[in-house]
Amino acid sequence: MPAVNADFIDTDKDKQALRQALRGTIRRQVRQARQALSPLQQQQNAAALVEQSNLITELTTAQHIALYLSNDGELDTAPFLVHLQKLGKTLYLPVLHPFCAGYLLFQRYDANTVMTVNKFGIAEPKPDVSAIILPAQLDIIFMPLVAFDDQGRRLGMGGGFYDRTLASLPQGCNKPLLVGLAHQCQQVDMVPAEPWDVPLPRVLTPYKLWSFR
Ligand SMILES: Nc1nc2c(c(=O)[nH]1)N(C=O)[C@@H](CNc1ccc(C(=O)N[C@@H](CCC(=O)O)C(=O)O)cc1)CN2
Ligand SMILES: Nc1ncnc2c1ncn2[C@@H]1O[C@H](COP(=O)(O)OP(=O)(O)OP(=O)(O)O)[C@@H](O)[C@H]1O
Repeated sequence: MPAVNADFIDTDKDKQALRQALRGTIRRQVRQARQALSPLQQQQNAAALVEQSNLITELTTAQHIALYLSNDGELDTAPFLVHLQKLGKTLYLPVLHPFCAGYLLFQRYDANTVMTVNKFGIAEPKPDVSAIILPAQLDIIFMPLVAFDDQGRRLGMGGGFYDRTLASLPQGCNKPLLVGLAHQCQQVDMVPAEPWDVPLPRVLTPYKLWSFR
């Protein structure tokens, strides 16, 4: 991260602009780092994630679980998805909201789900009203992220999709439990926080379960 002398920055607008610039820099660097992982590292990390997921005690009783399909060097969630299916969990995937720009819907995913590709090139279920679940009805939401820090601050791809969609959830209660998934190389010293950022109580990496607060 570049060293910045913030003493001369005196307006909220300047501070906001500086935070945005830092967030952009972190996003670029960490995305590059995770894209540079070899196929073997990706495969090992994906397998290790399945093992580590046993550390999430809430998983035992959780039934309705949101996951996502990986993209851009993200930790490959495919083996974890199959594992959760074998455990008999009901799975949901994020879908870009067809009418409310910037929001996500969570839609049930099973062997019969018709898939499509969204504008970012990510596979997602074809919108189907009968398969939608409200975020508050989910037991666990496994979330993608670009970077996280030791306070559980999360930096995403920059669309604000998860922050917007989860903004109306009651804070501080553990339902749904939000768990970020990441490679260890996605941990940074500090994510410059914005007021709308939804903090993560947990981050699961292939080698550690982080708990915050
Ligand atoms: N796997 C996965 N699915 C997800 C997310 C995610 O972070 N990971 N999202 C989490 O919110 C939502 C999609 N958010 C995204 C936001 C930006 C870009 C992206 O690639 N942006 C390009 C430029 C944008 C464009 O092409 O129009 C870029 O920055 O290079 C991708 C996904 C929903 N689904
Ligand atoms: N709750 C919200 N209400 C309105 N706008 C929001 C909200 N959350 C985020 N935004 C807007 O979304 C934009 C992107 O936010 P941010 O940089 O935090 O995205 P991100 O966390 O990186 O992305 P994502 O959640 O999609 O992974 C910001 O310009 C912000 O103003």
